[in-house]
Formats: sequence, C-alpha cells, structure tokens
Amino acid sequence: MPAAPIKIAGASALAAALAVAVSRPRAMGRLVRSLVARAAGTSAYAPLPPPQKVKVAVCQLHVTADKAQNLQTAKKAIQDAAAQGAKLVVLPEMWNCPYSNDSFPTYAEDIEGAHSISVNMLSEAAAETGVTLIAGSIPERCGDRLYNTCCVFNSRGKLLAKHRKVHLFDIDIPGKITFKESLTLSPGPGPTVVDTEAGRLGIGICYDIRFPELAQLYAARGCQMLVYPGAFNMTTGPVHWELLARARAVDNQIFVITCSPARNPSSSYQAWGHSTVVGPFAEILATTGHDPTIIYADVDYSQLAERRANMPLAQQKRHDLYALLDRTV
Ligand SMILES: NC(=O)CCC(=O)C(=O)O
Repeated sequence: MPAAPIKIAGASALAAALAVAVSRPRAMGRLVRSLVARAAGTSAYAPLPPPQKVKVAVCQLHVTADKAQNLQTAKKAIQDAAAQGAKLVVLPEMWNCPYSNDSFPTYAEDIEGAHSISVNMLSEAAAETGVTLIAGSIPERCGDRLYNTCCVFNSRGKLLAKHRKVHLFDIDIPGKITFKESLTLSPGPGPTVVDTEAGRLGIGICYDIRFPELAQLYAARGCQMLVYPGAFNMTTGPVHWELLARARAVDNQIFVITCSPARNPSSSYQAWGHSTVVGPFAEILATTGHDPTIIYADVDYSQLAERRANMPLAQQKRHDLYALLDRTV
C-alpha cells in the first residue's frame, strides 16, 4: 500500500520565511517567533493592544421562554450600553433561552451557518453600535452535538472567537439543586484567548470560573481581563459567586467580569443575578442585585502593571515546590 502523503506544515512556512527575510527583516523576527512558538506547542504571543481605559457594560437581562423577545431584549441592551459610551458589552449565559436541559436542544442554533438568527442579530448590533461584544452564551448545535457557546464579535460585527464551555455544570446538592448539563451538552475543546479592541480577554462560562487553572493559564497568556457569562443558582450563588470572581482576580491580579441573567420568578431555574466587575486588587468596581439592569465600570489596564509591581506574585511563585508529588525523605 502506498504511504499516505505527509503534509509538512513547516515547508510552506519556510518558503514564506525566506521571502519575508529578504524584503522585511523586522517582520522576519515576528515570523520566527511564531514558528518557534508553534514548534514548542505554544501559541505565538501577538503584541498586546496598547494600554487603554475601557468602559465596560454588563447586561443583566430578563430571559424568558420567548426567543424573539429575548433577542429584542439583548439588542436593546447592546444599543443602550453603546449609547452610554460602553466599548465592551457583555451578555449573560444562555440569554436566548431558559436555562434548562429541555430548552437547550429546542433553542440551539448552528453558529457557523448563515441562518443563526442570534448570531446575525449580535453581529449586526455590534457593527451598528461599534462595540466589542462578548455575547454571553447560547446553545450551539454542531452535527449531533450541543455546546454552551460564547461568541465574541469585534466592532465591525466580525465573529472573532467562540468559546465552548469546557467544564459542564453537573451538580447534586440533595434537596437544594440538582442539574446535569452533561445530559444534553458536550464539553468544549479548550481555553479561548481573544485579542479585541477592548484588550486581551480570557473567556469562561459560568462553572468554568470554579477552575483556577483555567484562569491561571489565561493570565500566563497575557490576558488583561477574564470574562465569565454565568448563571449561578440560589444555593451556591449567595456563597460562591462573588467569592470566585474575587478569587480569580486576586490570584491572577487581573480584571474579572461576571454576567448573569436577571432572576425570573416564573423560570424553573432561578438565577442568582449579581453581575459584577472586579479589579486586579479584588476590589468590586460595579455590582447589582437580581433585577434586570446594565452596570458600567471604567477599566484602567494600567492598574495591572501597578498591582503586579506592588506584589510581583508571578515572579515570586515557587514552581519548584508545586508538583503534585509528596516528598519522600
Ligand atoms: N450554569 C452554571 O454553570 C451554573 C454554575 C453554578 O451555579 C455553580 O454553583 O457553579
């Protein structure tokens, strides 16, 4: 049997490198760094967007069983936030459907296809208003699988990235809350770092916030802010929601946004609400209760360098001590 042809990704890259080396030596440096990073299995570090202040808007939306109404609500919130000067707008987890395993398959859309009414509305709204949009999440259908997926759009309405929730919310606290996302949803393949006009962002969805390693990885990749659309519940929400957001912020000296749906008494799942923006000293920059609202915060990325100079935790880490091995004498 003839051997299968081997695709050598490096071959075309080498040809490109030679052409660039001759005509543009500085671009050559960037290309080499990206090839080295690729060979090392890491992603190439694009230069960070310049330090900037960003007005963020966190939209705590009233979500109902009426999808068309949910789309209207989200669109109006994006427009209102932009009218207030926000440059980064965040929507909650599952803003286009009730948070239930019965609803996910019914409301799911093929995000990559041309006919996703949610994606089309989001893209148009981002372009019309000129905001960077972290579009909460919606149920995504891809082949025979469903995902809990967050789409990120730039200010021209281009889909920059999509994060599929990597840690599914399977919980059983008898008498309080039992929910199993894994009955209908599949976990996403991995982390999502996205360079936007509003900074380098690391995306997680709700339960993802419970896993500090994901946040650490984002911080190590140069993210300036972690954004978690979420819908905590009435049992864990009061105790853990703000604690987790502040923990991710203080551990990584980074900005954190959480964005929940408003509480809807007629829904089977009662969301905790309390959307919040946290600064890199774990300080609350903006927060709210459980009603529908938009909260705003002025995020100043220069505070990252300041806080990290005050306490250079990343340099002080004792990586030599943290392997998960017990020391034997
Ligand atoms: N939608 C979710 O992932 C909910 C997570 C949650 O409530 C928690 O306690 O964690």
